Amino acid sequence: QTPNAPTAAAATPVAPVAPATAAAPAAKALPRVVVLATGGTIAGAGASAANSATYAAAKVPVDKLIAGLPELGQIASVRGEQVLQIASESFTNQDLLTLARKVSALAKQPDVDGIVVTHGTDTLEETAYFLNLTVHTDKPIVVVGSMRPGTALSADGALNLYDAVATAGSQDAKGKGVLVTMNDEIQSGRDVAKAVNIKTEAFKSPWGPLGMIVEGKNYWFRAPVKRHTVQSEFDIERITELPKVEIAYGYGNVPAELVEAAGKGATAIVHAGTGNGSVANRVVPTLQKLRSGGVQVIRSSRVNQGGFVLRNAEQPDDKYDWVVAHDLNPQKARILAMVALTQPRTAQDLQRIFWEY
Ligand SMILES: NC(=O)CC[C@H](N)C(=O)O
Repeated sequence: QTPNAPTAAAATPVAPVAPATAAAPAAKALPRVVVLATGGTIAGAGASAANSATYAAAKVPVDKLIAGLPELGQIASVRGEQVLQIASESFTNQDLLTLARKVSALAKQPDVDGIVVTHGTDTLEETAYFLNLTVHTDKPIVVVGSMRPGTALSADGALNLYDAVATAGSQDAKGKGVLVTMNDEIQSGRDVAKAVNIKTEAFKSPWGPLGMIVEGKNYWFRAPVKRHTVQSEFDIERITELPKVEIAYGYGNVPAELVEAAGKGATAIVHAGTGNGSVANRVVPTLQKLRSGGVQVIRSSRVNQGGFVLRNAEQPDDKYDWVVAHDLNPQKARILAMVALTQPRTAQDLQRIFWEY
Protein backbone atom coordinates (compact mmCIF):
# COMPACT_ATOMS: atom_id res chain seq x y z
CA GLN A 1 0.00 0.00 0.00
CA THR A 2 1.37 3.41 -0.97
CA PRO A 3 1.42 6.21 1.64
CA ASN A 4 -1.12 8.30 -0.25
CA ALA A 5 -3.57 5.49 -0.98
CA PRO A 6 -7.17 6.40 -0.02
CA THR A 7 -7.26 4.19 3.13
CA ALA A 8 -4.02 5.69 4.48
CA ALA A 9 -5.31 9.18 3.78
CA ALA A 10 -8.56 8.39 5.54
CA ALA A 11 -6.65 7.22 8.60
CA THR A 12 -4.68 10.48 8.82
CA PRO A 13 -6.31 13.00 11.17
CA VAL A 14 -7.57 15.98 9.23
CA ALA A 15 -5.79 19.23 10.18
CA PRO A 16 -8.19 21.78 11.69
CA VAL A 17 -9.18 24.45 9.18
CA ALA A 18 -8.12 27.93 10.26
CA PRO A 19 -11.11 30.24 10.65
CA ALA A 20 -11.32 32.91 7.98
CA THR A 21 -10.21 36.31 9.23
CA ALA A 22 -10.00 39.76 7.69
CA ALA A 23 -6.21 39.28 7.52
CA ALA A 24 -6.50 36.14 5.35
CA PRO A 25 -4.73 36.58 1.98
CA ALA A 26 -6.99 37.19 -1.01
CA ALA A 27 -7.65 34.19 -3.24
CA LYS A 28 -5.17 33.98 -6.11
CA ALA A 29 -6.60 35.63 -9.23
CA LEU A 30 -7.61 33.19 -11.94
CA PRO A 31 -5.72 33.34 -15.26
CA ARG A 32 -7.58 35.30 -17.96
CA VAL A 33 -8.12 33.17 -21.05
CA VAL A 34 -9.80 34.19 -24.31
CA VAL A 35 -11.41 31.47 -26.43
CA LEU A 36 -11.37 32.31 -30.16
CA ALA A 37 -13.83 30.07 -31.97
CA THR A 38 -13.55 29.10 -35.63
CA GLY A 39 -16.01 26.18 -35.92
CA GLY A 40 -15.37 22.47 -36.48
CA THR A 41 -16.83 19.46 -34.72
CA ILE A 42 -16.18 20.96 -31.30
CA ALA A 43 -19.01 23.32 -32.32
CA GLY A 44 -20.91 20.58 -34.13
CA ALA A 45 -24.37 19.13 -33.57
CA GLY A 46 -25.96 15.85 -34.61
CA ALA A 47 -29.57 14.70 -34.86
CA SER A 48 -29.21 12.10 -32.11
CA ALA A 49 -26.74 11.02 -29.43
CA ALA A 50 -25.86 8.00 -31.58
CA ASN A 51 -24.56 10.29 -34.35
CA SER A 52 -20.83 10.39 -33.62
CA ALA A 53 -19.78 10.66 -37.27
CA THR A 54 -22.90 11.95 -39.06
CA TYR A 55 -23.52 15.52 -37.93
CA ALA A 56 -23.07 19.13 -38.96
CA ALA A 57 -19.83 20.89 -37.94
CA ALA A 58 -19.64 24.59 -36.96
CA LYS A 59 -23.15 25.10 -35.49
CA VAL A 60 -22.79 26.02 -31.81
CA PRO A 61 -21.68 29.60 -31.00
CA VAL A 62 -18.72 30.09 -28.66
CA ASP A 63 -20.77 31.67 -25.84
CA LYS A 64 -22.96 28.57 -25.75
CA LEU A 65 -19.87 26.31 -25.67
CA ILE A 66 -18.47 28.23 -22.70
CA ALA A 67 -21.84 28.43 -20.90
CA GLY A 68 -22.21 24.67 -21.31
CA LEU A 69 -18.98 24.08 -19.40
CA PRO A 70 -19.33 25.85 -16.01
CA GLU A 71 -16.24 23.95 -14.73
CA LEU A 72 -14.13 26.42 -16.74
CA GLY A 73 -14.97 29.07 -14.15
CA GLN A 74 -12.99 27.16 -11.53
CA ILE A 75 -9.74 27.23 -13.52
CA ALA A 76 -9.85 30.52 -15.44
CA SER A 77 -11.70 33.71 -16.11
CA VAL A 78 -12.91 32.92 -19.62
CA ARG A 79 -14.49 34.97 -22.38
CA GLY A 80 -15.20 33.95 -25.96
CA GLU A 81 -15.05 35.55 -29.39
CA GLN A 82 -16.44 34.09 -32.59
CA VAL A 83 -13.83 34.65 -35.32
CA LEU A 84 -15.22 32.21 -37.91
CA GLN A 85 -17.86 29.48 -37.95
CA ILE A 86 -16.61 26.99 -40.57
CA ALA A 87 -15.45 23.43 -41.10
CA SER A 88 -11.66 23.55 -41.17
CA GLU A 89 -11.25 21.92 -44.60
CA SER A 90 -12.63 25.22 -45.94
CA PHE A 91 -9.96 27.39 -44.27
CA THR A 92 -8.36 29.85 -46.69
CA ASN A 93 -5.05 31.73 -46.49
CA GLN A 94 -7.11 34.82 -45.71
CA ASP A 95 -8.70 32.99 -42.74
CA LEU A 96 -5.21 32.10 -41.47
CA LEU A 97 -4.16 35.76 -41.66
CA THR A 98 -7.34 37.00 -39.97
CA LEU A 99 -7.01 34.51 -37.12
CA ALA A 100 -3.27 35.06 -36.59
CA ARG A 101 -3.73 38.86 -36.47
CA LYS A 102 -6.49 38.41 -33.89
CA VAL A 103 -4.33 36.08 -31.77
CA SER A 104 -1.37 38.46 -32.02
CA ALA A 105 -3.44 41.49 -30.99
CA LEU A 106 -4.91 39.63 -27.99
CA ALA A 107 -1.50 38.36 -26.93
CA LYS A 108 -0.31 42.00 -26.69
CA GLN A 109 -3.11 42.87 -24.24
CA PRO A 110 -1.99 42.95 -20.59
CA ASP A 111 -5.38 41.61 -19.44
CA VAL A 112 -4.96 38.37 -21.44
CA ASP A 113 -2.86 35.52 -20.00
CA GLY A 114 -3.56 32.84 -22.58
CA ILE A 115 -5.48 32.15 -25.78
CA VAL A 116 -7.44 29.12 -26.89
CA VAL A 117 -8.46 28.60 -30.53
CA THR A 118 -11.27 26.12 -31.16
CA HIS A 119 -10.91 24.61 -34.61
CA GLY A 120 -12.06 21.79 -36.86
CA THR A 121 -9.60 18.92 -36.67
CA ASP A 122 -9.06 18.38 -40.40
CA THR A 123 -6.62 21.27 -40.89
CA LEU A 124 -5.97 22.06 -37.22
CA GLU A 125 -2.31 21.04 -37.60
CA GLU A 126 -1.83 23.64 -40.37
CA THR A 127 -3.30 26.53 -38.38
CA ALA A 128 -1.40 25.52 -35.22
CA TYR A 129 1.89 25.53 -37.16
CA PHE A 130 1.06 28.84 -38.85
CA LEU A 131 0.44 30.52 -35.47
CA ASN A 132 3.59 28.86 -34.07
CA LEU A 133 5.64 30.49 -36.85
CA THR A 134 4.09 33.94 -36.93
CA VAL A 135 2.75 35.09 -33.54
CA HIS A 136 5.34 36.76 -31.32
CA THR A 137 4.39 35.99 -27.74
CA ASP A 138 5.44 33.68 -24.94
CA LYS A 139 1.86 33.53 -23.66
CA PRO A 140 0.30 30.10 -24.15
CA ILE A 141 -1.69 29.64 -27.36
CA VAL A 142 -3.61 26.37 -27.44
CA VAL A 143 -5.50 25.06 -30.47
CA VAL A 144 -8.19 22.49 -29.75
CA GLY A 145 -10.91 20.52 -31.49
CA SER A 146 -12.93 17.40 -30.97
CA MET A 147 -13.69 14.23 -32.86
CA ARG A 148 -17.34 13.95 -31.76
CA PRO A 149 -19.95 16.71 -31.62
CA GLY A 150 -21.22 17.80 -28.20
CA THR A 151 -24.52 16.06 -28.90
CA ALA A 152 -22.88 12.60 -29.20
CA LEU A 153 -22.41 9.87 -26.61
CA SER A 154 -18.93 10.17 -25.05
CA ALA A 155 -18.40 13.56 -26.69
CA ASP A 156 -14.76 14.59 -26.30
CA GLY A 157 -15.06 18.34 -26.88
CA ALA A 158 -15.88 19.39 -23.31
CA LEU A 159 -12.81 17.75 -21.79
CA ASN A 160 -10.57 18.85 -24.66
CA LEU A 161 -11.74 22.46 -24.18
CA TYR A 162 -11.34 22.24 -20.41
CA ASP A 163 -7.79 20.94 -20.95
CA ALA A 164 -7.07 23.70 -23.47
CA VAL A 165 -8.20 26.43 -21.05
CA ALA A 166 -6.21 24.81 -18.22
CA THR A 167 -3.11 24.75 -20.43
CA ALA A 168 -3.62 28.31 -21.75
CA GLY A 169 -3.83 29.52 -18.15
CA SER A 170 -0.77 27.60 -16.98
CA GLN A 171 2.57 29.31 -16.27
CA ASP A 172 4.28 26.05 -17.25
CA ALA A 173 2.90 26.35 -20.80
CA LYS A 174 4.61 29.71 -21.43
CA GLY A 175 7.30 29.86 -24.11
CA LYS A 176 6.63 26.37 -25.47
CA GLY A 177 5.16 27.48 -28.78
CA VAL A 178 1.65 26.84 -29.97
CA LEU A 179 0.17 23.76 -28.33
CA VAL A 180 -2.65 21.33 -29.13
CA THR A 181 -4.66 19.58 -26.42
CA MET A 182 -6.56 16.51 -27.58
CA ASN A 183 -7.27 13.22 -25.82
CA ASP A 184 -5.61 14.29 -22.50
CA GLU A 185 -2.30 15.02 -24.25
CA ILE A 186 -0.37 18.27 -24.77
CA GLN A 187 1.18 18.21 -28.24
CA SER A 188 3.48 20.61 -30.02
CA GLY A 189 1.54 22.44 -32.73
CA ARG A 190 4.58 22.07 -34.97
CA ASP A 191 4.81 18.30 -34.78
CA VAL A 192 1.27 17.09 -34.32
CA ALA A 193 -0.95 15.86 -37.14
CA LYS A 194 -4.34 14.25 -37.49
CA ALA A 195 -3.28 10.66 -38.01
CA VAL A 196 -6.56 8.84 -37.37
CA ASN A 197 -10.13 9.83 -38.12
CA ILE A 198 -13.32 8.76 -36.27
CA LYS A 199 -11.38 7.77 -33.13
CA THR A 200 -10.81 10.25 -30.29
CA GLU A 201 -7.09 9.40 -30.21
CA ALA A 202 -6.71 11.14 -33.55
CA PHE A 203 -3.70 13.41 -33.06
CA LYS A 204 -0.17 12.03 -33.06
CA SER A 205 3.30 13.44 -33.26
CA PRO A 206 6.18 11.34 -34.61
CA TRP A 207 8.20 12.64 -31.64
CA GLY A 208 5.57 12.06 -28.95
CA PRO A 209 3.44 14.41 -26.85
CA LEU A 210 5.04 17.10 -24.66
CA GLY A 211 2.88 16.30 -21.67
CA MET A 212 -0.47 15.34 -20.23
CA ILE A 213 -3.38 17.13 -18.62
CA VAL A 214 -5.13 15.33 -15.79
CA GLU A 215 -8.02 16.94 -13.90
CA GLY A 216 -7.05 20.38 -15.14
CA LYS A 217 -3.38 20.17 -14.18
CA ASN A 218 -0.50 20.14 -16.69
CA TYR A 219 2.31 17.58 -16.46
CA TRP A 220 5.28 18.29 -18.78
CA PHE A 221 7.95 15.90 -20.00
CA ARG A 222 9.72 17.73 -22.85
CA ALA A 223 9.81 21.03 -24.76
CA PRO A 224 10.17 21.82 -28.48
CA VAL A 225 13.63 22.77 -29.79
CA LYS A 226 12.65 24.18 -33.20
CA ARG A 227 12.33 27.98 -33.51
CA HIS A 228 8.85 29.32 -32.78
CA THR A 229 6.84 32.37 -31.66
CA VAL A 230 9.23 34.82 -29.93
CA GLN A 231 12.35 33.37 -31.61
CA SER A 232 10.77 33.28 -35.06
CA GLU A 233 12.12 35.53 -37.82
CA PHE A 234 8.56 35.71 -39.21
CA ASP A 235 5.92 38.01 -37.76
CA ILE A 236 2.24 38.21 -38.59
CA GLU A 237 2.43 41.98 -38.06
CA ARG A 238 4.64 42.18 -41.18
CA ILE A 239 2.82 39.65 -43.39
CA THR A 240 0.23 41.19 -45.70
CA GLU A 241 -0.41 38.24 -48.00
CA LEU A 242 0.72 34.66 -48.52
CA PRO A 243 2.27 33.42 -51.76
CA LYS A 244 0.80 30.58 -53.79
CA VAL A 245 2.31 27.27 -52.66
CA GLU A 246 0.68 24.07 -53.87
CA ILE A 247 1.07 20.35 -53.19
CA ALA A 248 1.50 17.61 -55.82
CA TYR A 249 0.90 14.06 -54.66
CA GLY A 250 3.15 11.13 -55.62
CA TYR A 251 1.75 7.69 -56.45
CA GLY A 252 2.19 4.89 -58.95
CA ASN A 253 1.44 5.92 -62.56
CA VAL A 254 1.10 9.62 -61.60
CA PRO A 255 0.82 11.79 -64.73
CA ALA A 256 3.44 14.55 -64.96
CA GLU A 257 0.74 16.96 -66.21
CA LEU A 258 -0.87 17.01 -62.76
CA VAL A 259 2.41 18.14 -61.20
CA GLU A 260 2.88 20.71 -63.94
CA ALA A 261 -0.62 22.08 -63.30
CA ALA A 262 0.03 22.27 -59.56
CA GLY A 263 3.22 24.26 -60.11
CA LYS A 264 1.78 26.70 -62.65
CA GLY A 265 1.93 30.27 -61.32
CA ALA A 266 3.14 29.04 -57.92
CA THR A 267 6.00 30.45 -55.86
CA ALA A 268 6.75 26.95 -54.60
CA ILE A 269 5.54 23.40 -55.05
CA VAL A 270 5.63 20.79 -52.30
CA HIS A 271 6.04 17.31 -53.75
CA ALA A 272 4.34 14.80 -51.43
CA GLY A 273 6.67 12.04 -52.51
CA THR A 274 6.54 8.35 -51.84
CA GLY A 275 8.74 6.87 -49.07
CA ASN A 276 11.92 8.93 -48.62
CA GLY A 277 10.40 11.66 -50.77
CA SER A 278 11.06 9.80 -53.99
CA VAL A 279 9.88 11.27 -57.30
CA ALA A 280 8.62 9.26 -60.31
CA ASN A 281 11.05 9.32 -63.24
CA ARG A 282 8.53 11.06 -65.50
CA VAL A 283 7.88 13.79 -62.90
CA VAL A 284 11.58 14.71 -62.39
CA PRO A 285 11.88 16.74 -65.64
CA THR A 286 8.63 18.57 -64.79
CA LEU A 287 9.99 19.62 -61.40
CA GLN A 288 13.32 20.62 -62.99
CA LYS A 289 11.46 22.76 -65.50
CA LEU A 290 9.44 24.43 -62.74
CA ARG A 291 12.66 25.13 -60.82
CA SER A 292 14.32 26.74 -63.87
CA GLY A 293 11.20 28.90 -64.15
CA GLY A 294 11.81 30.19 -60.60
CA VAL A 295 9.46 27.88 -58.66
CA GLN A 296 10.95 26.49 -55.44
CA VAL A 297 10.70 22.69 -55.30
CA ILE A 298 10.32 21.13 -51.85
CA ARG A 299 10.50 17.37 -51.42
CA SER A 300 8.30 16.05 -48.62
CA SER A 301 6.95 12.55 -47.96
CA ARG A 302 3.39 11.27 -48.06
CA VAL A 303 4.34 8.71 -45.37
CA ASN A 304 1.87 9.09 -42.53
CA GLN A 305 3.57 9.79 -39.20
CA GLY A 306 7.32 10.01 -39.46
CA GLY A 307 8.06 10.95 -43.05
CA PHE A 308 11.64 12.23 -42.94
CA VAL A 309 13.37 13.44 -46.10
CA LEU A 310 17.15 13.79 -46.33
CA ARG A 311 19.00 15.97 -48.82
CA ASN A 312 20.43 14.15 -51.82
CA ALA A 313 18.84 10.86 -50.78
CA GLU A 314 16.54 9.62 -53.61
CA GLN A 315 17.18 12.78 -55.68
CA PRO A 316 20.28 15.02 -56.15
CA ASP A 317 18.89 18.12 -54.42
CA ASP A 318 22.21 20.01 -54.59
CA LYS A 319 22.39 19.53 -58.35
CA TYR A 320 18.72 20.42 -58.96
CA ASP A 321 18.63 23.29 -56.42
CA TRP A 322 15.72 21.67 -54.58
CA VAL A 323 14.82 21.80 -50.89
CA VAL A 324 13.83 18.97 -48.55
CA ALA A 325 11.02 19.31 -46.00
CA HIS A 326 12.94 17.62 -43.15
CA ASP A 327 10.25 15.91 -41.02
CA LEU A 328 7.36 18.18 -42.05
CA ASN A 329 4.40 16.49 -43.73
CA PRO A 330 3.33 18.06 -47.06
CA GLN A 331 0.63 20.31 -45.57
CA LYS A 332 2.97 21.64 -42.86
CA ALA A 333 5.73 22.10 -45.45
CA ARG A 334 3.28 24.21 -47.45
CA ILE A 335 2.61 26.43 -44.41
CA LEU A 336 6.32 26.97 -43.72
CA ALA A 337 7.06 27.64 -47.41
CA MET A 338 4.27 30.24 -47.61
CA VAL A 339 5.53 32.05 -44.53
CA ALA A 340 9.19 31.87 -45.62
CA LEU A 341 8.46 32.99 -49.18
CA THR A 342 6.66 36.17 -48.17
CA GLN A 343 10.03 37.49 -49.33
CA PRO A 344 12.28 36.21 -52.15
CA ARG A 345 14.87 33.63 -51.06
CA THR A 346 17.48 31.32 -52.51
CA ALA A 347 16.87 27.58 -52.20
CA GLN A 348 19.78 27.51 -49.71
CA ASP A 349 18.08 30.01 -47.44
CA LEU A 350 14.76 28.18 -47.75
CA GLN A 351 16.56 24.95 -46.80
CA ARG A 352 18.04 26.64 -43.72
CA ILE A 353 14.51 27.60 -42.70
CA PHE A 354 13.32 24.02 -43.15
CA TRP A 355 16.07 22.81 -40.80
CA GLU A 356 15.41 25.51 -38.17
CA TYR A 357 11.59 25.56 -37.90
N1 LIG B 1 -13.53 16.46 -36.16
C1 LIG B 1 -13.63 17.57 -36.87
O1 LIG B 1 -13.48 18.68 -36.36
C2 LIG B 1 -13.89 17.44 -38.34
C3 LIG B 1 -15.02 18.35 -38.77
C4 LIG B 1 -14.70 19.17 -40.00
N2 LIG B 1 -14.41 18.37 -41.14
C5 LIG B 1 -13.59 20.16 -39.69
O2 LIG B 1 -12.43 19.90 -39.81
O3 LIG B 1 -13.92 21.24 -39.28
